[in-house]
Amino acid sequence: MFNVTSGIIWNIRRKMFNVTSGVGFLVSFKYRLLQRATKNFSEELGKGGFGSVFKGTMPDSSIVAVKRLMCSAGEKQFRSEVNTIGIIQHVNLIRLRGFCAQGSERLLVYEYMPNGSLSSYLFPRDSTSLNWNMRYQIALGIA
Ligand SMILES: Nc1ncnc2c1ncn2[C@@H]1O[C@H](COP(=O)(O)OP(=O)(O)OP(=O)(O)O)[C@@H](O)[C@H]1O
Repeated sequence: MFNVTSGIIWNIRRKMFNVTSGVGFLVSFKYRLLQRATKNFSEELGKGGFGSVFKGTMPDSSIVAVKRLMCSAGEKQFRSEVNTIGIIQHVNLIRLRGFCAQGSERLLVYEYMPNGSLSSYLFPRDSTSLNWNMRYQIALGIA
């Protein structure tokens, strides 16, 4: 999601919104709050190219997915994801609720997706697989 989707959305955003920055409506979370919400990053949901994602429960009881970026992701990559994903709201895109940039920590807070990643459905370990009609519908949704 980080790589490909961000790139695509970045292009769409530049064309449609013609803005270059802006995180105004996203919440800037304190690191301590996210540390508490994730029980010190104890429940890992998965790993991506830029870091691990942890399940968390916010003070309002909502469940979130907190992506903790590895330092190597860099400030530029971080700003890019915050700016691009943060500005677009669509039923087929995971909503970015906010971020944390405190000291050397870079975290992104997304709404939690209880059904896991699309790849686990496209490439299942067991024999259950999506039929072609469902795959077609998903491809249309992505497009
Ligand atoms: N919002 C979410 N809700 C629930 N699980 C999530 C959420 N975001 C990520 N995950 C889990 O964490 C894993 C890693 O996600 P992440 O976005 O970091 O990487 P990716 O999209 O798989 O790959 P890449 O970082 O290379 O783009 C996902 O495969 C998924 O299992």
